Amino acid sequence: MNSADPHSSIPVLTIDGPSGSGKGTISRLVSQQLGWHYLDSGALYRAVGVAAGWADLDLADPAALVRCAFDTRVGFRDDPSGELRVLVNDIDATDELRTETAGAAASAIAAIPEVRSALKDRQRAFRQAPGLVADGRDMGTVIFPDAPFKVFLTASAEERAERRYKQLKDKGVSVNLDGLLREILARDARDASRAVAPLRPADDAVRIDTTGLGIDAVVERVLQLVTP
Ligand SMILES: Nc1ncnc2c1ncn2[C@@H]1O[C@H](COP(=O)(O)OP(=O)(O)OP(=O)(O)O)[C@@H](O)[C@H]1O
Ligand SMILES: Nc1ccn([C@H]2C[C@H](O)[C@@H](COP(=O)(O)O)O2)c(=O)n1
Repeated sequence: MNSADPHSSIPVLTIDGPSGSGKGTISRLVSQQLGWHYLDSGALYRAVGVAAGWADLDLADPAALVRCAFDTRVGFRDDPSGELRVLVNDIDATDELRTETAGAAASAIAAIPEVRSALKDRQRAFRQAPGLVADGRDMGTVIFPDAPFKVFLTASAEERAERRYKQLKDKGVSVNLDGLLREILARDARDASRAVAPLRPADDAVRIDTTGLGIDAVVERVLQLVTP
């Protein structure tokens, strides 16, 4: 633990993993059960990507993207149905953020080390009493390396593509399963191969393969780690 950090005694559960492994779903449910705060770190990267698009920035211009990462305001709000809404520069951008286009843009800008640095303190500020559940790619390795509880969720790429297919179909979005599988594999490869904070399990993370495992069963396993 870092004794200079007044928040270092506040417990954190990190949930990392590839796209579609269920990080967001499981983190939200577990945070609700524990009464802890929730950080969707991917939403921050997605918000910067979307804000960069709104400003017509060139995704090949790192300096402009770093400025955008510092300048973009991101707010989280629970709507009455319990869904997490995300405000980008005070505009509700929840639906735009969830598209695969926004995911791919986030993955591309997340490979820029200075963008990652620009978002570091913002993520750490979510560590508030009584505790935090943080979901992303580098929560356990870089942002909260001292977290007492770490999980790395996986599932086969095929199952993750099917989950995403079902999710989008339920929302009335017409999608192609093979295309989704290709997008998921491409994003995994980019997130895992970047030089800084690549997607990988922390050495002390508990790995849970959720292939064929329902949401309730995964929630139960994760909760057992925190409250055995
Ligand atoms: N264990 C599971 N079994 C079946 N479906 C699941 C499971 N976990 C999550 N899902 C479903 O899979 C879809 C994707 O889940 P979720 O958005 O939580 O993944 P994610 O890892 O946060 O993805 P991303 O990194 O792209 O944001 C959702 O529709 C969710 O309900
Ligand atoms: N801690 C994080 C969170 C997210 N990213 C990048 C890489 C992802 O592909 C993209 C979108 O994340 P998602 O909303 O799908 O979890 O953002 C990252 O590099 N580090």
